Amino acid sequence: MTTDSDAPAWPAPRARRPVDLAVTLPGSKSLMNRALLLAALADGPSLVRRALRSRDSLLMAGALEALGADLDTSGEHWRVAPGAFDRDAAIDCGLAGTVMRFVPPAAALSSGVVAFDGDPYMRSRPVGEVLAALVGLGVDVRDEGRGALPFTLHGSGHVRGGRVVLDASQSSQFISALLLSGARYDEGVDVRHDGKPVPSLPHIDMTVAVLREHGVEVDDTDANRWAVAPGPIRAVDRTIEPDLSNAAPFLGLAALTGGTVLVHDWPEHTTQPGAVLPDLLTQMGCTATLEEQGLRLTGPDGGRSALSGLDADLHDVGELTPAIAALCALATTPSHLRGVAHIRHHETDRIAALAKELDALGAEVVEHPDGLSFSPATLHGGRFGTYADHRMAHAGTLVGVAVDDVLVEDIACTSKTFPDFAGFWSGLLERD
Ligand SMILES: O=C(O)C1=C[C@@H](OP(=O)(O)O)[C@@H](O)[C@H](O)C1
Ligand SMILES: C=C(OP(=O)(O)O)C(=O)O
Repeated sequence: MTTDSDAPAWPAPRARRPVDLAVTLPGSKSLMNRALLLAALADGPSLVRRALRSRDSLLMAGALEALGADLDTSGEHWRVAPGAFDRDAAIDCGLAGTVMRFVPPAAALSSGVVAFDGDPYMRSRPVGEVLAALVGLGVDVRDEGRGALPFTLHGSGHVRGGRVVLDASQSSQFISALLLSGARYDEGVDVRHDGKPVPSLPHIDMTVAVLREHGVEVDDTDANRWAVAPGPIRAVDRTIEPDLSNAAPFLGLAALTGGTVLVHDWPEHTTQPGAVLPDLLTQMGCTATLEEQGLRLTGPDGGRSALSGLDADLHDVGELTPAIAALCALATTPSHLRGVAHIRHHETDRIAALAKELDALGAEVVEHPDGLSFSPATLHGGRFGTYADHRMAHAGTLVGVAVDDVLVEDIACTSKTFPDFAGFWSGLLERD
């Protein structure tokens, strides 16, 4: 699946009255790619139910197959059988952080030569801390000192493992990456973080929880230290939860129109960061209830014209920033989103991109080193650049709900985590 930035921009559908919708969302990218990787490293075959079929999950599947695992991705439930990692391979990371960071520690177990590359922008997303950590754990990594794509791992069929210190202040994925494969290292892995606070901690909790479900022993009792004991990774059949971060535009639709959206299968307990969306949107004037059928979110009476701004530190849940920022740009009182300097290393520099694109549509937005602030403004139509970033596309789509003539560039980039987002979204608004 590719994205085409030269395709005509997509006219984001406007919603002129309160919506009343129920949606079943595709699976979580983060849970899906952890499930696939652990299934490929496990001690037997497993089934990944309600698999997410998106660019990132297909890239992960392709990477694991190239290493030697056997995957059947033809149906709704994907079968994964581990295989010997004994061949040379070329891995395409696309723009998937989870592939570029999570696969190298697994590829280090191979006896082959494994080459990594990805989309042009991926070459500037950071991975050097993971590569340096692998070198410290005994792996032969060749990156010509770049600390970035492209790089090659020359495997010996096993990894010594042991203690390693790294700075994960740019991405929690650096830690998750080492933990996910660590049980298969001779000495396991004992990872310490040294640096400014690690962002997106719920994603590390997700890694630890998933590992424990696979019977892996993880010690996370001390702050900034995670130790994985050596041992087998048990094969587990699992069902992928809906992607709660991708629920953001749908919940935003309720918030902007003063309508109601029910998201089916919202888990009662989850490590997904999107779990905080009901709380954030409640602070903006929405009402949320968790019911048997799912999460029901109702926007304030009057929708956008009654939507309050938000003052929030999104350090733990940075991937929610684009959709929340779009709502803040449209809100009737000021907002300040803080603590997300790390999202400058996401699919694009999201702080700069949001400031530029929302400003171009008339938003009163100020860019800060670690976030954005907004004052109420009247927005107008125009083109909304997305920089190949699915969550920028969600942000533009949300502005288009409330503002005439918003054209979202390269809407196909949403395929990263959501199959046919544009078709799904348009279908909802046509039906309503
Ligand atoms: O482990 C994961 O699945 C993710 C971790 C987070 O990365 P950062 O720690 O780089 O923010 C998150 O933003 C990303 O979308 C998915
Ligand atoms: C940061 C994100 O993705 P990635 O897994 O590529 O880092 C994201 O989906 O918001």
